[in-house]
Amino acid sequence: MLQGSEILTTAQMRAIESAAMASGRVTGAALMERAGAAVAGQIRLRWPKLGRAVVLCGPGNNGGDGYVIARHLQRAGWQLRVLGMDNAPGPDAARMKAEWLALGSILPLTEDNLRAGPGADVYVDAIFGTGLTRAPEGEIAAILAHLGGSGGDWAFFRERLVAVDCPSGLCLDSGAFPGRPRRSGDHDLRARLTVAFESPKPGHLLERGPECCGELVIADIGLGPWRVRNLNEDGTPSRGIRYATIQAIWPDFAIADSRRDPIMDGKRARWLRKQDGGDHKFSHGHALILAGGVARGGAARLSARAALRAGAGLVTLAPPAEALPEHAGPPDALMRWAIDDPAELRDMLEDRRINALCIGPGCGIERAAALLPAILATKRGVVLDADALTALSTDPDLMALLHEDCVLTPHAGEFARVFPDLAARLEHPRPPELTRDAAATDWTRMGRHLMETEAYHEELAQMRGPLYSRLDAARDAAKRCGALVLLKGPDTVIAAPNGQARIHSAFDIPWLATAGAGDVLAGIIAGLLARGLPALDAAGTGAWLHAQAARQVGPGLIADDLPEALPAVLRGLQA
Ligand SMILES: NC(=O)C1=CN([C@@H]2O[C@H](COP(=O)(O)OP(=O)(O)OC[C@H]3O[C@@H](n4cnc5c(N)ncnc54)[C@H](O)[C@@H]3O)[C@@H](O)[C@H]2O)[C@@H](O)CC1
Ligand SMILES: [K+]
Repeated sequence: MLQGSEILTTAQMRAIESAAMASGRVTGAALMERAGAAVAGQIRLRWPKLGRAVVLCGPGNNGGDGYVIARHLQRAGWQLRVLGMDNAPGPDAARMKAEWLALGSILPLTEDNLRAGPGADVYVDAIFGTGLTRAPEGEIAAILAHLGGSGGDWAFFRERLVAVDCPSGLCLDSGAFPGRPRRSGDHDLRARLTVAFESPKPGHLLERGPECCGELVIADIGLGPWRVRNLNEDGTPSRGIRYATIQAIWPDFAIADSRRDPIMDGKRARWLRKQDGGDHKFSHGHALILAGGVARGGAARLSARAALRAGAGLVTLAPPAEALPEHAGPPDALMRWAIDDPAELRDMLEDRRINALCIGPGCGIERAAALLPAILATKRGVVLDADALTALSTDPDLMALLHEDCVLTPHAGEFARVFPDLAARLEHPRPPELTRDAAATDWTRMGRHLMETEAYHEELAQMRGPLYSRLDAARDAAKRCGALVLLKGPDTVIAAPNGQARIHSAFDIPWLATAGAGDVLAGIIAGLLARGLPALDAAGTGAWLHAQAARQVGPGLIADDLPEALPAVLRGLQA
């Protein structure tokens, strides 16, 4: 099952497989046998009665897995129809194909053959996996469209489709389908079950991935000894393996782990519940939340309330003097202090106990632009959201002041304002952008050296799938601006300037898309920064707490409910 919560890119997966094979301790055929057996086992678990299966095998090793699955199901007593390609695949897949041919026949992989014959209980999609390099065309595109419901039988296949590694055509580095509009879901292949190997890949967690993969099961095929441990005990990247340090915070759709946050271990839970550490209010930090002018205070008040609920020892809300009266209501735990200009802010920041800030929600762009230089100069932890991001987008001098304790929390629109070129790469994917052609890469060499030299890690880091991903975009943004970037969405991506990244996949709570939810997230993160969490942890834990609060409340949620739901979330943590 899941090894920790690490995600592997497709390039890392290939390098690890190659390292395993180069060691001489395991063969590619043995790995393929394990992979196919794992999928067949999952099918038999879910369809315990003997049935009819159609297995669709592509030209590469994903197809090789398909032949293994067919053999296992046939031996178990299932009736099989196998559709495959008339190509000469690599040696492992060729061997599996030959072994199948000793048991049964292979029909050409055509849409006509898919439509012909009796309906089956299970359709196994073993056409493309991690080796996809471009959009499918011709006959295969027609088959995939058919399975995706172009013939009107969407629900039929949705119930019966089992994907090997991924629904074919999905780019496992981005979660998008090359050749299809990024936001359209028409006729995308949707599996009931996806069985992937060793670790989730980014594409299982991003964009279309979660919806199209259905239930995701991660099968262990025994590559553990060749995996490079990504993080040291203290959470720092080991051996500078930058592209490797991707962590899933919580893939909700995976059965492997239910709703446990892998980074939420007992120690973190105790800390969040204040069962460890100091008991004085100042030992939990002091967060300053900048608010905007008259009639604009609600957003910052939401942030302030969230920072208090996240456990900051003290929280001060700072609007301009003229807006102070409108903040007279509860919560009484909140302190208020008028700040009109940068000089007053500088005076206030003389108090070193103020150790985290939040600026942006309801702040007003001009006010944010005026106050940001004083804030950034102190090098304290700060969350920049909403208007602060817009201010940033218009002033390169402000961008130059960002540092690694800054947390930028843009949604897609704000991201496009601050990093227009990176957003454009996401919006208008060009033809395949492999920085290196996977087919031309010497994976054996990469694998052999994987654990030995840093140069290869750098090489791996340069390798990307056929499409630019939200993970790539957040990482490039963080590297460029030297700050932590949390790109919001149901697939929130969190990236640090040093390449560490986390994906928080939460497609199960669509009701979290509501006015003010982002203000609450900014406040939670500011509260956690005040309590002393480093930026990456504050953002990761903050995203998780925010989502858990939304689950706690359920549909009908308004943003005001979120801070109020945090005590129940904290109470439920297993300390
Ligand atoms: N020995 C191994 O490396 C293992 C691989 N495994 C399986 O192998 C898969 C990866 O195998 P491969 O690297 O062979 O890749 P795939 O089997 O995903 O497909 C790659 C093949 O399809 C071609 N191709 C890619 N995009 C295409 C397109 N749009 N139209 C037409 N042809 C296209 C490629 O040129 C290549 O021949 C994994 O997803 C997994 O299912 C598992 O068996 C575990 C062990
Ligand atoms: K597949």
